[in-house]
Amino acid sequence: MYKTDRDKPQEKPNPELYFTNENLTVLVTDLFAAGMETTSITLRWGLLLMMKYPEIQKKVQREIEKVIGLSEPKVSHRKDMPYTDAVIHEIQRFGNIVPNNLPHATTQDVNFRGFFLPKGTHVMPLLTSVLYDKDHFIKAEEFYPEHFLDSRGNFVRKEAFMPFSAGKRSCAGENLAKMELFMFFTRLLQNFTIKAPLGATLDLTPAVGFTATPLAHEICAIPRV
Ligand code: HEM
Repeated sequence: MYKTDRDKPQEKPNPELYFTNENLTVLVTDLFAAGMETTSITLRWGLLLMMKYPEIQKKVQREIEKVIGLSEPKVSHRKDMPYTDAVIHEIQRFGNIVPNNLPHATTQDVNFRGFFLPKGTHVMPLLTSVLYDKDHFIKAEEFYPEHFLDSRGNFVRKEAFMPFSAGKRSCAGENLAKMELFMFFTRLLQNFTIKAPLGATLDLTPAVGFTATPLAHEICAIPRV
């Protein structure tokens, strides 16, 4: 055994291996691209939807007052906040920010439900098809947090909730993203009420692009304390 890390034999630089400057640069770029825009777009949807539906915002704020009070939100609060949890899930479902997912390809010949897909076939597993599936979400076209609540107000998981995709190549940052969304969303609504400027129209149509971002909106953040 080695006394310190420095005593361990050091790996010799070898461009054939993964530890190259180029790979490091691509990895960091990936983390920024995959990890920052996605979370901030989701929060932007959250703010827009809270402006659009002030009665839902009020219910989230009441739950924050009851469970978190004035202290700092913690991940552990989430399990006691079914309504807020449902609202955040519904923001992700309705926002549908990566509607076409990332492109995949079959690594071997596949028979899928009677269709033959030769090795190398491009596959686009569209996330819209599950997030807006009326068999799973009764008011799929509307913002309806009750999609994730039972009749007694308990949080309900839905197998069709797949904003992070599914399978081996699903989002590597899912847990981090969920944590970030909960912390930012609750902290913002704990301290501010989000309102639209007088006379503003709140259009929920997404902008055209690879990711579905909300259109630009002005926001009034009214301090609560
Ligand atoms: C609301 C936030 C986020 C959403 C909706 C989201 C969604 C997605 C989706 C749909 C994919 C494609 C999965 C597939 O190819 O089937 C993906 C991949 C990925 N995401 Fe996220 N993501 C989010 C946040 C993050 C964060 C915070 C990080 C890291 C800091 C991250 C890192 C990645 C990486 C590394 C991949 C590629 C995984 C692979 O190809 O194996 N994502 N994400």
